Amino acid sequence: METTTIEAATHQLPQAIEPRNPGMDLDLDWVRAVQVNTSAVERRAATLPGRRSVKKDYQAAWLCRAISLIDLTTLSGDDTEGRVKRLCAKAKQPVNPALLADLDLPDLTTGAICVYHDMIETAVQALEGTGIPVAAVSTGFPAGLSPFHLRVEEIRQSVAAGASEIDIVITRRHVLQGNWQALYDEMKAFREACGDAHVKAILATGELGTLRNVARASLVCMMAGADFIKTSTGKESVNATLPVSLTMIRAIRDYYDRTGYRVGYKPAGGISKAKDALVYLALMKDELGDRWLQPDLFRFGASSLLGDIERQLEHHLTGRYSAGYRHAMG
Ligand SMILES: O=C[C@H](O)COP(=O)(O)O
Repeated sequence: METTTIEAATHQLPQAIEPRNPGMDLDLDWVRAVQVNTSAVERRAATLPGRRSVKKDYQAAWLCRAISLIDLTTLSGDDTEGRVKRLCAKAKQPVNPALLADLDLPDLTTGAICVYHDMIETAVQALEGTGIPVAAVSTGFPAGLSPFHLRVEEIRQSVAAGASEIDIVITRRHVLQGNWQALYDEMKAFREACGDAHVKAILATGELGTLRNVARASLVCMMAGADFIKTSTGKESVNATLPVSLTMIRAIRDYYDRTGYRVGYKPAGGISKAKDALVYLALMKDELGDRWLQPDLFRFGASSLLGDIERQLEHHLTGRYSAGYRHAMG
């Protein structure tokens, strides 16, 4: 990211939507051959936060990019229509426009908002005409253990209510028992129920035991047609981590090398600091390249990240202005 200017970073906001991942037949040999060198992945992950991969001058630009990649989320048992309307207002105008005046970003919005099924209609109404997608968590989120036909029906109802993105949760048991056919069939049924809506597969990686399970589950979900793979519901005791991210991102790269289809990545749960967001962006850029820094291929699932980004932006931008002011006044 060192050579990226503010203009280059901020003017690469939403572009062409990638064709949806059509999936492929389940290739069990490929799945069983997957190996992950856990200690190598953990060593590499440990070096990431320390790297100063974004120069200070460019941080504001990359923080704006991060905003455009957030699925701004509320997934609480006490969600109300009022809270969802406030969330949508925030998605439409994520930061004080005065802060962005010099950056020429009048249309900066979050990537999407993410809510429970019950709140879809409220969100769709609040976002009407903005083009900001509504993502819904369906399939008995977060455990995904309600009867299968009800999970499929929940997807259909979420799509009918206006969600254009569906975040499904997989049955962790299929992974823990190595029942790849069952996972593939489940994901394929969810994919079909989504129709034209994009589907993100939540692996709940904190409950999958090993990084090899994470890699295998990632591949199987992509083979079954997932448009995104997502780490966590935000409700597990361990949510998005860098080793898990490296593992999933490399599975995405393997799938792309084999099929030519780009699948998106959504780390979610516990990402609440602007500096962590920058680490994730640097990681995506290093491992998959610029194309995966667009909202159709990368999202943060986060409820409180935007607040910290706002604070950091204020710090960077007002700092820059006051330095310029001092310079101008001699
Ligand atoms: O999918 C999104 C997550 O539930 C958000 O988790 P968070 O509240 O820890 O940011």
